[in-house]
Amino acid sequence: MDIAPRPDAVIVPQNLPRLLEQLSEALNGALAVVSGRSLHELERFLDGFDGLMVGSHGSEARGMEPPMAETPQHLGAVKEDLAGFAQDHDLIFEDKSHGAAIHFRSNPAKQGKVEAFTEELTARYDGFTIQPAKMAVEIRPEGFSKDGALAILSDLVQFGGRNPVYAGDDTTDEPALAWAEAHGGFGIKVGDGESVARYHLDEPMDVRAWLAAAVAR
Ligand SMILES: O=P(O)(O)OC[C@H]1O[C@H](O[C@H]2O[C@H](CO)[C@@H](O)[C@H](O)[C@H]2O)[C@H](O)[C@@H](O)[C@@H]1O
Repeated sequence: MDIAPRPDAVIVPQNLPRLLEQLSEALNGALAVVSGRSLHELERFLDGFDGLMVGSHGSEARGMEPPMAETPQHLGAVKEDLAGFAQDHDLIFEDKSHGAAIHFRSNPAKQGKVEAFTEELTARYDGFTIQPAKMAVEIRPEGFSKDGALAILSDLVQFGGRNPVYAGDDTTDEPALAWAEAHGGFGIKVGDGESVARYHLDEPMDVRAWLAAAVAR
């Protein structure tokens, strides 16, 4: 999906869920949407796609055992502190299932303050770590990640004997792109920026075109 000014303003292309569903069927289920977003949001955005989904940077999942079984301890306190900080600094607070994010796209000058505050918050509450993102800083549970999710997915029967292919546009995708490259497959970096991925596509629409071509084959 294309970047939007704020997390709740993304526009999901109408044909995307159907496209993912068709590709998943063609691959006998060996396709997963892996995202930093909360699982319930992914399900809302991609209504019509019934396949595997991993949300919250690898801690939530649909169609496989959820990596994190219980709500993280101190989650309420972490969210409350982050929401208060966002309000005081006129920034966007994103409430997530297993964490939260502060977005400074509307005011990039606040980046340093956000980073300092989130550092302090993760030092105060055990079990959380910082996840830098595009014009945002997220706090997520420690011990879960997109590359960790790929390792779990690769043990599922439908992925047996296949080479991993991962596409992503965010800094949060780099460990997963590296994982695909290191495990016999390859990564596709979408958009600008340094990446460990071997391949590159300019825009999310290029990824959708590539997926559509794979379905049509
Ligand atoms: O793993 P992803 O699916 O790439 O999600 C990563 C984060 O994406 C969202 O934030 C980003 O997109 C917003 C909407 O385009 C944009 O306003 C923001 O600046 C970006 O950082 C989402 O809000 C996060 O929860 C995801 O972790």
